[in-house]
Amino acid sequence: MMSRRFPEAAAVGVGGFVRDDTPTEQVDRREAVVASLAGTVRDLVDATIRTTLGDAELHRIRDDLAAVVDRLRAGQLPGPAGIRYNSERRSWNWGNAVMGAANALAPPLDVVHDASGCHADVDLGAAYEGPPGLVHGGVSAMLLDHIMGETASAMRRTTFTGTLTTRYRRGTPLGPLRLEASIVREEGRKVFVAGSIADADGVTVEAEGVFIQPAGAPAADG
Ligand SMILES: CCCCCCCCCCCC(=O)SCCNC(=O)CCNC(=O)[C@H](O)C(C)(C)COP(=O)(O)OP(=O)(O)OC[C@H]1O[C@@H](n2cnc3c(N)ncnc32)[C@H](O)[C@@H]1OP(=O)(O)O
Repeated sequence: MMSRRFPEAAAVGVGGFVRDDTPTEQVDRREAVVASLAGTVRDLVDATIRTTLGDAELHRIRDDLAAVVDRLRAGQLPGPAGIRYNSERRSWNWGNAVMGAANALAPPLDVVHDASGCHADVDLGAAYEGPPGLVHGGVSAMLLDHIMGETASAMRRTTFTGTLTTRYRRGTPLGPLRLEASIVREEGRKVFVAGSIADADGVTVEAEGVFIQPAGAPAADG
C-alpha cells in the first residue's frame, strides 16, 4: 500500500494548486477519458458489494484486477492530484473526494451555481449505505460540506470549512437526492452558509456552516 504522506510530491509542487498550461480542449478530452475510467471503477465497486459469486471465482477476479492495478501503476503522479489551472481559467481537480472526475469514490457531484447559491442532483448507490437502505451520515455531511464550501467560495475565493453542523431529520434513502446551499450572511472573513439534502418527500438533512477565508488569502480574485 502506498504511503499516505507524499513528501516527494510536496518537493515538486504536486498536490497543491498547480499551474498547468495544458490547453483547455486537451484538458476536456482527458477529463472525458478519466471520467469514463472512473465510471467503470465505480461500477466495479457496486458490483463488488453486491456480488453473490462463489469464493473461487472471486479469487480469480481479484487476480485479474490486481493485474489491472499494475498496468495503471506503470504511470502515476507522485502524490494526490491537487487542483490544476491553466491561463484560460480552466481548473480541474480530478482527485476531489466529492466531484473528482477521476475519483471512483466520488458519487460524483455535478454542482450547478445559480442565483441563490448552488444545487446538485446525485444518485447514491450501495457504496454509500450506512443504516440499511439509507445514506451513511458521514457521506451526507461530506456532500453538504462540499456543496456548502463551493457556495461560500463562489469559485472566486478560497474558503475552508471552520464549523459544520448537521441535523438529520429523518433517514436519507439511497437513490436520487437533491442538494442545495445558499449564503446566509458574511462577517469579515467568515461566510455563513445553509444547506440541505432532500428526497422526493422533502428535506432529510439540514446543515449550517461557517466557512472561513484563511488569513492572507485574497478576498476575491475576480
Ligand atoms: C476547482 C476549485 C474548487 C473550489 C471549491 C472547493 C469546495 C471545497 C469544499 C470543501 C471544504 C473543505 O472540506 S475544507 C477542509 C476542512 N477544513 C479545514 O481543513 C480547515 C482547517 N482549519 C483551518 O485551516 C483554520 O482553522 C481556518 C482557515 C478555518 C481558520 O484559520 P484562521 O484564518 O487563522 O482564522 P482566525 O484568524 O483564527 O479566525 C478568523 C475568524 O474565524 C473564526 N473562526 C476560526 N476558526 C473557526 C472555526 N473552526 N469555526 C468557526 N469560526 C472560526 C474566528 O473566531 C474569527 O472570527 P472573528 O474574530 O473574525 O469574528
